[in-house]
Amino acid sequence: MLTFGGKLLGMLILGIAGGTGCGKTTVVNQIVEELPDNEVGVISQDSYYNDLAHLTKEERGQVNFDHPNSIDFDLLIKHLQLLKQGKSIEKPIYSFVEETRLDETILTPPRKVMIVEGILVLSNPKLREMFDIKIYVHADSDERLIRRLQRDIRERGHDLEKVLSRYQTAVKPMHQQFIEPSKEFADIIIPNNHYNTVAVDMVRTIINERLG
Ligand SMILES: Nc1ncnc2c1ncn2[C@@H]1O[C@H](COP(=O)(O)OP(=O)(O)O)[C@@H](O)[C@H]1O
Ligand SMILES: Nc1ccn([C@@H]2O[C@H](COP(=O)(O)O)[C@@H](O)[C@H]2O)c(=O)n1
Repeated sequence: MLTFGGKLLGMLILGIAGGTGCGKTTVVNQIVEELPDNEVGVISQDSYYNDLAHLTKEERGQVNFDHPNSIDFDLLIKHLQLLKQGKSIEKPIYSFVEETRLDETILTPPRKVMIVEGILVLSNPKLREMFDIKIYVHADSDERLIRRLQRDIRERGHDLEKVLSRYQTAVKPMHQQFIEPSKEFADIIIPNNHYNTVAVDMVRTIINERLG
């Protein structure tokens, strides 16, 4: 019987965590870009932000989006379980501009390898247990803040003042309380102050071995 890290071989699930702006999405895109589309799937924790359609835009602006309670982990875990059983899921779509879920979903089929990425994916014990390989991407906090500022203004419809005030009131304290401590659960820590092609190649090699 084939095993990986002591577990029976089925779907290989990688969990990739790290503070905002550390480069998780970039690392995942780099890993996936040279792998066959139909063998590897990606799920972002961001897709599972709680549905806040019942709140006004102003009320949504007050939510702490860095606290574990802002994420529908039950749905994320249920979806991962369904994928493991070979079933497709209706993955939610999150809008950073509207700060809530959209009405549409994306039909997402199971793949031999699934990558789950997000700031808090190693902090939830039940989700963490589902991962065969746990990865933490590290970048220094000043580097992350600079990247976050540039990205949020360019892509997420936020202005300078909003990004900085959220950083002080929610992002930094939640990082210290929940995200940084989850590093201890990682099997692999990727230093990412600079683009780390060696680490990306190593993870891709592990996945390729699994894909045969
Ligand atoms: N190693 C790196 N060096 C410089 N910029 C990076 C690096 N990795 C990612 N970035 C940039 O930083 C921003 C945040 O990266 P992203 O992958 O979205 O981070 P995360 O998903 O962890 O929040 C993006 O604009 C991305 O292009
Ligand atoms: N409406 C929202 C929801 C979340 N955020 C921030 O996103 C960060 C997590 O995503 P990354 O891609 O950066 O890992 C998190 O720090 C939230 O503060 C937001 O700005 N607006």
